[in-house]
Amino acid sequence: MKDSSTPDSSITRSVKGKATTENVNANGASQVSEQKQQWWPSPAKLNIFLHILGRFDNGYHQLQSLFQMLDYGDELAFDVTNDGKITMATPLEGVPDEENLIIRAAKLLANKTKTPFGVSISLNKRLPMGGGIGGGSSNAATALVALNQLWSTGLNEDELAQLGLALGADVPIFVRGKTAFAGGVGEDIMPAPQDEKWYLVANPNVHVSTGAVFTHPDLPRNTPPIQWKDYKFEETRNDCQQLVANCHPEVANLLQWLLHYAPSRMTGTGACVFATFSDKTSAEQVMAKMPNAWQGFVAKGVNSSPLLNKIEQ
Ligand SMILES: C[C@](O)(CO)[C@H](O)COP(=O)(O)OP(=O)(O)OC[C@H]1O[C@@H](n2ccc(N)nc2=O)[C@H](O)[C@@H]1O
Ligand SMILES: Nc1ncnc2c1ncn2[C@@H]1O[C@H](COP(=O)(O)OP(=O)(O)OP(=O)(O)O)[C@@H](O)[C@H]1O
Repeated sequence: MKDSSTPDSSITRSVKGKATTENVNANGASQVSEQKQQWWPSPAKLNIFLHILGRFDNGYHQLQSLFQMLDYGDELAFDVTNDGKITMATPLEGVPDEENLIIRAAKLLANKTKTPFGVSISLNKRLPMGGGIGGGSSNAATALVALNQLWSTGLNEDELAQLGLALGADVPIFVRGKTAFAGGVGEDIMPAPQDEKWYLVANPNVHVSTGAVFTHPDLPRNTPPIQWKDYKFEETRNDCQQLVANCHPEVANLLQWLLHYAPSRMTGTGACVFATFSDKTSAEQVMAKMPNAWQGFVAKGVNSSPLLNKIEQ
């Protein structure tokens, strides 16, 4: 697998190797410097299990989940400007800029902090959209965390997580960047380091709408709460899996195929499915056998996300 700090060669060609980047110093003054384009990681997550305990009055569901951070994902680069404009240098196909969670995150931070700066943002998209692996939410979190540093807007982690929650239930967990148990709508987070495992994440090429799953009348919503200390994978499940597999036979077929090789389960509201291995080679061997109709990637489960590692460097 490629180092997450290095862009794909196709992307390297589409952005300049050297970029003029605005650096903001501690006084809020700015200086323009020639520096190598910096890529910020925007990792994927897996919901190792996903229990639905009930529904809040606002329609959102009360969840319990183990969010596993992966060492694989998208990448974003930021060219800070003086003009206050927030733009995508690489628009995302099918997503108008004003709906792109990256732009929405940057605008939210700019409005909250009244920064005079702007930014032009490049995205190297690797994660399938609507896959249940958190691509859009992770992109939003990376934009918040990176711009808070590049604009010197000085928000702390709690403030960034709170801001992110307005963009999506999964944004806070990516801001915090730790493999964690989560409750509430997904924002009540308790870091929970796990043994290192390797995952084959496979995409059956169907798009599952998170909203449609959560509004479906057949979704089970009454799983009793578990104590985190009692967590065992075999005693948990993804409460959305049966419903999604019934509505999307491709998800059911993929799961059935993967289960021949390793413990496997759907992540989030689908459509991606993950299979769990103790080593990278075994995961890659199964990926090599996978029918061509399905795509996938192999990633390591990490306790600190690549974004958190970059911030803490
Ligand atoms: C199911 C998960 O994928 C687990 O990681 C997430 O909690 C979904 O997080 P997300 O994509 O960031 O979700 P949002 O963008 O906030 O919400 C999408 C839709 O999912 C539903 N939704 C989401 C999260 C939640 N706890 N309860 C819900 O009912 C809501 O109907 C909402 O309209
Ligand atoms: N930067 C972005 N990247 C991906 N999707 C985005 C982005 N901005 C907006 N979206 C919209 O969000 C939808 C869901 O995409 P996303 O990849 O986050 O789904 P997901 O993996 O199912 O997320 P989750 O696991 O958080 O439910 C997309 O279909 C797209 O319309």
